[in-house]
Amino acid sequence: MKELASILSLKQPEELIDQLAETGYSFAVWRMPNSTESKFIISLTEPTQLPDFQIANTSPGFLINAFGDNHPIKPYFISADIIITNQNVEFSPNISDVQIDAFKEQINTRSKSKNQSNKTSQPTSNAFEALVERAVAEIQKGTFEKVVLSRFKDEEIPSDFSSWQFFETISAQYENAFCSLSFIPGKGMWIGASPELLISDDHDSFKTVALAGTKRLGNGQKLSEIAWTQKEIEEQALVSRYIINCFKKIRLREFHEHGPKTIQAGNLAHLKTEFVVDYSEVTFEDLADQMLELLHPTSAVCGMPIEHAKPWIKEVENYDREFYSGFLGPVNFEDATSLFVNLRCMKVMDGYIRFFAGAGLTEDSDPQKEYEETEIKMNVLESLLT
Ligand SMILES: C=C(O[C@@H]1C=C(C(=O)O)C=C[C@H]1O)C(=O)O
Repeated sequence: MKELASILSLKQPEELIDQLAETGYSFAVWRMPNSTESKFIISLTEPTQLPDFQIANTSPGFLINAFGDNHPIKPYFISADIIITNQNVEFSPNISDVQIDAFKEQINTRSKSKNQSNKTSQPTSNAFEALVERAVAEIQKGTFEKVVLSRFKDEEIPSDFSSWQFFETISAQYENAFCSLSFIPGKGMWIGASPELLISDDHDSFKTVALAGTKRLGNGQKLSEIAWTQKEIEEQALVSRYIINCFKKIRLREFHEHGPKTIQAGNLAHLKTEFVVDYSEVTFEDLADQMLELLHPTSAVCGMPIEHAKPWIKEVENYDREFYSGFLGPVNFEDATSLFVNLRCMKVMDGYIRFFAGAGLTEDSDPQKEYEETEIKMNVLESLLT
């Protein structure tokens, strides 16, 4: 990091981040769960949505996919043209010296192109609670079994806010989360600490998880002290069932199921079941692609059945989730792909920060409690904003 900074005559990583964003280069920084090393990639080409996306045909980089983009999935791709780790800087063999020189020159003569955005009024607690009531009525009518409603909140940016510092803070605070900071011109700067793996594939095994059920974890409270209600157990079981159905659709029976277990995500606890396919037991060429297509958006962020839950969300939520509850993560990077659901995330905009959170609703949902759940989920990041 320092080395690149010195090549570019910069003082600090935050200065590089700002210059990249201002000159319109896309980049991603991430730290895998329970790792101490972060990776930082910069793309020298304009990021585009991959129309015929397939993991095997994608070069090393970082993917970001919106909640609404499914069937087919069309992720934005940030190519790993420059790779910066704690120790060194590498340039991809696919880029030329001419491109690198042009990059250095542009970075050093930045032209400000601010990310234009309009602060919007946020839904009040009453509006959200009214929506939860409507959702429960739909569930009782049988429109769907579960639906996930979300909302956003805009907060003014503190004058001394630094995206880089914030990424470092969340990385230190939320060890078992996937922490990321990514930027695509026109799509904004996104920062998050996701507790939820969508898919991973490292050629030895394929993994996915069913994560649902939320409880606040008190100070010093042990995970074993969390008592789950029937509502939460069923809500998570629905997500597991959804994943098992996806395996059934592709006729894959050789998966291992671990859980559900109570896990910690910041000051929250969730129920998690892990599903693992061991490639020494089964050969399945494009398992990760097929599962990704079937899983996104999972019933943990959309609902079940998805065909009814998704259009209903679009009709009533009244705002664009954009990348929130989509997925993001490294692709074919160091020979592995790990995509996480974009939760506990925020979008840094001109003058303010937008936080997002949702709650899974079932027949037994209590509107006020669901609203509170979205508050505490937003708090995972909001509370670290000083
Ligand atoms: C939708 C979110 O979280 C999802 C919903 C959960 C729930 O309803 O209990 C729990 C974890 C996530 O799968 C969010 O964090 O915004």
